[in-house]
Amino acid sequence: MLWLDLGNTRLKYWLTDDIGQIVAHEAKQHLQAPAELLMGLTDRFERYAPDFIGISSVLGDELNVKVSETLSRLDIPFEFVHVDAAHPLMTSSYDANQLGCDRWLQMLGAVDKQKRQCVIGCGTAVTIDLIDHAEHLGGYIFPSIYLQRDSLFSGTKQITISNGSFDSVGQGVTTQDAVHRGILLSIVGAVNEISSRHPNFELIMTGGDAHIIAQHVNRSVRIRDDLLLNGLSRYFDHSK
Ligand SMILES: Nc1ncnc2c1ncn2[C@@H]1O[C@H](COP(=O)(O)OP(=O)(O)O)[C@@H](O)[C@H]1O
Ligand SMILES: CC(C)(COP(=O)(O)O)[C@@H](O)C(=O)NCCC(=O)O
Ligand SMILES: [K+]
Repeated sequence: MLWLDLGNTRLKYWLTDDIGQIVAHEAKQHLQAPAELLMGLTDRFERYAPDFIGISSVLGDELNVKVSETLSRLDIPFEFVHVDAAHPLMTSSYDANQLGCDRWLQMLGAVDKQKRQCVIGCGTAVTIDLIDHAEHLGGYIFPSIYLQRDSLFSGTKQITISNGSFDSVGQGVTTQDAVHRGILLSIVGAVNEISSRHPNFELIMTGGDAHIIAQHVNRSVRIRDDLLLNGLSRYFDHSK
């Protein structure tokens, strides 16, 4: 089985065997050209010869059409995930026509009907969703730390910070530190606030920036890199 996750920054794929073990995996920045990147991967996918390709995409209809055209050249059946607010594993109060399918799949991959869970996706956007005994209650969307920094850079004259690391939430005494620490605090502070409003919800984090954020949160956070893949596999009801 081949699984594709087309995010706003990176294209990720996983090849799994018949018992669901990952035998190949890669995550690549697509630099706003995901269909072209995918084109360059088709030889490899042909060699892998999966019997099915399951796809999560948040890239929108126009790019999804391009992706379909590229994948159609392979002789392998493929299917895009569609959010189902009445899925047997999890119901949702969110508008299913609007909910990002990566967000939904991450929740589907994490959901446990015995628990209260807060699923935090740390990608191009940071998403925080609440699930109460397999009922999705809704959530929040924030620009990632990098998008926030880009917007300060482009929206101000005196802030010319475009690189540096996000490693502290203490107050800064230079522009560089004030920018990075303020931005990181905006996400960490939101997670702490939501976690204190919902003390009985387990905190689960996933996505490229999960480690950067999790270390400053004042409650224990479970980091799971397998959520989206697990959600894809549950959705297509294979191997798990
Ligand atoms: N401007 C940037 N500079 C460095 N890294 C970035 C920048 N923007 C995004 N990233 C990285 O890209 C990754 C995107 O995470 P990922 O979970 O793959 O998101 P998506 O699913 O939105 O593509 C993150 O690890 C983040 O650190
Ligand atoms: C919120 C997102 C941008 C997150 O995408 P990502 O950071 O994984 O690339 C994506 O799930 C999306 O485009 N959602 C649609 C809006 C919504 O979920 O309400
Ligand atoms: K993501």
